[in-house]
Amino acid sequence: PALKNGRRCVFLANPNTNPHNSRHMEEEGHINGTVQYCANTKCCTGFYRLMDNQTVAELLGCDVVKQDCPKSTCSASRNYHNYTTCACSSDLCNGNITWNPEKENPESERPYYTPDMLKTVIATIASIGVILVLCSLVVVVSCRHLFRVNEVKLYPSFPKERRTSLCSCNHLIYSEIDLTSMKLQQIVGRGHYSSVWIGTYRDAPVAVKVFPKGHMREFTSEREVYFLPHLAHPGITQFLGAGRKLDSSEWVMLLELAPWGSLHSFLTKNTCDWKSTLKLGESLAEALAFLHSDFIKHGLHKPAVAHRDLSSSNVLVKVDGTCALCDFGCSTILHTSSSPQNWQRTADVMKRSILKATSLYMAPEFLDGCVNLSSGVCLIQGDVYALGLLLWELCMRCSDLFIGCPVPEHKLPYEEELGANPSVEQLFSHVSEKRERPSIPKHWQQGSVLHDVLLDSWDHDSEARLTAQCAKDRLATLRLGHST
Ligand SMILES: Nc1ncnc2c1ncn2[C@@H]1O[C@H](COP(=O)(O)OP(=O)(O)OP(=O)(O)O)[C@@H](O)[C@H]1O
Repeated sequence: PALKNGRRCVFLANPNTNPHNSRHMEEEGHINGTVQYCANTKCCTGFYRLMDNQTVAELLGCDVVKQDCPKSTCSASRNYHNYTTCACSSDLCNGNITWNPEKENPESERPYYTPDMLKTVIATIASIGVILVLCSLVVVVSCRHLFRVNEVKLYPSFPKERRTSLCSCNHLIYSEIDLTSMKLQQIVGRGHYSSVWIGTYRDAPVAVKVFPKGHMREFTSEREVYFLPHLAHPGITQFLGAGRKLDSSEWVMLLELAPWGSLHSFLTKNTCDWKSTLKLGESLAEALAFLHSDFIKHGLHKPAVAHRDLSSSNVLVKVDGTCALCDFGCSTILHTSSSPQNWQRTADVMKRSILKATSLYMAPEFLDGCVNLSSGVCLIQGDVYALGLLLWELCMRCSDLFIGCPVPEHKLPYEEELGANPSVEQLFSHVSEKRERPSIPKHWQQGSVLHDVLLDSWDHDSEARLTAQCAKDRLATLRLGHST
């Protein structure tokens, strides 16, 4: 029922609008033609798409979010990824919006909000996020039209692939979550760009990755990976949401908590029997194979992603004894594009970020700079080299592979030969020039599946390396037997 003398708002739901959103708005009051009689609010709202700096109404009606709307007319100045929104407090005020775009304004100039404004901003961003989903649906429909065939590919082929990056990779949902019910308890990791805490969100345990001011770029690139379609996989750390801390300009990412922490700290404290080692190794290879996969499902494109910073600190151990990948801050989404210009841009970004990756796990072709950046395949092959080192690290802590002799302390790859912190020059000489690899204990049968998986993953010839899927399949053949 409408409030007596209640607010009347213009109602409009553009056909592109997500039915879910328009349904929510319809529930806010009785609709008669283009007028809605609000049942719960004195505020009208409007979501407008920005096209060539003109506003086009997408969804108008009574406000769904409970907020104050001090202005009697509908005006807006902020551009939320080509959308803007307003709330106003006079009858039919949402039918016309006054659009005064604010200056292009990066994060640093973000204003401090009063509590009321803050509520509005959070509500608005949440709503805009939902609306962006609508847009992605539109994109998806076009994508479906363009690419009717569902396919799964291990290696993306560049640049002749005709799928464009427009296809679903751009459908980022920038809605922020309300962090008031987040609590930080204990710091568990400090990386180059962030600190990671154990905490709670709405009383549930979570990992909280806090990016200090100045590391917005790392936050954004990592979030971009998590937002890719179909990324939900047991081998990819689950992304639960992101937001900005109210009391500071830090960005925060909430992630599924891996109670065992990183593979590095797990292996430092524990040895494993063969079965558990295999479980960790197989799940790790499977996770990487999934990250590298490129497929379209239900009309949504999951592009291949190269992790590019694999290390035992960026692999987590979950309660069920499997591995999950984390830290996608250096990752490259291998957007397929038919435009050479687009590909060149991607290659430039890649060149810049090669320097950021952890050099210990860097493949020889990256250490000597002789990598062919004309395609993204080299990045995928670089990940497989790192996978080989990680499998070695794992096996070196497997008690069943050291029967009759003590299991060695956990060591990083090349630590034995080059010490704990080798320089890039030392690694270059050892790994690229001398083509050395971590030493495999003599009693591990030469020619065994395990032996071959290691050699074929870290092969000097990047083209000769296994795919992550192939490594996973070979490890799976070991699962039933106890042999290596
Ligand atoms: N979801 C999680 N659950 C438990 N521990 C985690 C989680 N995510 C990260 N960590 C811990 O925090 C550490 C740092 O995390 P992460 O690698 O994501 O941060 P970073 O700042 O990107 O680090 P880097 O220096 O590798 O770029 C990890 O090595 C791990 O020990």
